[in-house]
Amino acid sequence: PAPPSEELLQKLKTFASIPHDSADTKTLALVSFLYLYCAIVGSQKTLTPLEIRIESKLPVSAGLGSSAAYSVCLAASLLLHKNLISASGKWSEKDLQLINAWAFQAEKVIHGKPSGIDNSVSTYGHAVSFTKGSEPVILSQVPSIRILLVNTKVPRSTKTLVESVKKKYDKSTVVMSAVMDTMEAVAKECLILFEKMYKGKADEYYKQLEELIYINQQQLDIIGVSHIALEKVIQITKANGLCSKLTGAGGGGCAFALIRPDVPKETLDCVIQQLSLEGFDCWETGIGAEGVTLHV
Ligand SMILES: Nc1ncnc2c1ncn2[C@@H]1O[C@H](COP(=O)(O)OP(=O)(O)O)[C@@H](O)[C@H]1O
Ligand SMILES: C[C@@](O)(CCOP(=O)(O)O)CC(=O)O
Repeated sequence: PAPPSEELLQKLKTFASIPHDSADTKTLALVSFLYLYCAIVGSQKTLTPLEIRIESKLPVSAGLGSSAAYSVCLAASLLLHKNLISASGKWSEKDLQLINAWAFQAEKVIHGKPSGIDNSVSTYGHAVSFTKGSEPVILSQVPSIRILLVNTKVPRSTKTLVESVKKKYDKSTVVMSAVMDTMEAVAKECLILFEKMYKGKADEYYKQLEELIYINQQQLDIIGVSHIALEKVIQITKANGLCSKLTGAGGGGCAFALIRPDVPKETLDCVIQQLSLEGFDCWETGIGAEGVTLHV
């Protein structure tokens, strides 16, 4: 898939009456739809009318990758409409690659310079080991881990946060790149742990996983993407013996806490109650869900 040209994007913004310099991701979502529609459906220079309805239960702009979920679903629906991927919904590796590649282009319209991690996870599901510029590696053997997601409801912009990290990196490149190397080390260690947990006695490894979560939160704080509300979540969970960290771009939005198998229900209820009193939303979930799916 070709990236959208600046000229096309400006034309689409004019068509939708959107200011050309708009940085509002809500309106950019419309531009990203129009772009996919023109590029996928209008490839024969004719645009057939379409009615598309999108419903989402994901909180938007909270660090849970709702824009990627949106982009992936749009790309898959339009490709399906044009018979460019299997109509059965049993999608081959090639089909998924096509969905992912179009979704990445749509993400670029919304976010500028996304890495591509979020659309890859939304497309392939499970867990993904991701290095920018390389094909994502899908980890289908992921241990079933319970987590508590906490939405601080503090609004934030992925684009602004990513830009702020880049600024910090450009200003203190030596220090920042050393911090980023340690972040990579944590991610690699986590992959090894996941493998061990999947294959063996998972319970043995929870403490090590907590240690990595703790370290990663400190690293994210150093690069400037934590927030006082996220710190509050970390404080409350820690006081109850649970370990948590921010998720997504940070700066607000969501954090998650690991729910070890030995955590009593009463402790979890108590944590949820304390977090709710702060005005945060909590819900339990797991990791390694399915990727894009066709329901007929
Ligand atoms: N259901 C949806 N309908 C339209 N746009 C959506 C939908 N879900 C997400 N988006 C787009 O994604 C943006 C949120 O992305 P972002 O701020 O990166 O947060 P996150 O992706 O973590 O939820 C929205 O402003 C909008 O552009
Ligand atoms: C921070 C980042 O890794 C993902 C951000 O996710 P979210 O928009 O906060 O869900 C940015 C990226 O990889 O493009």
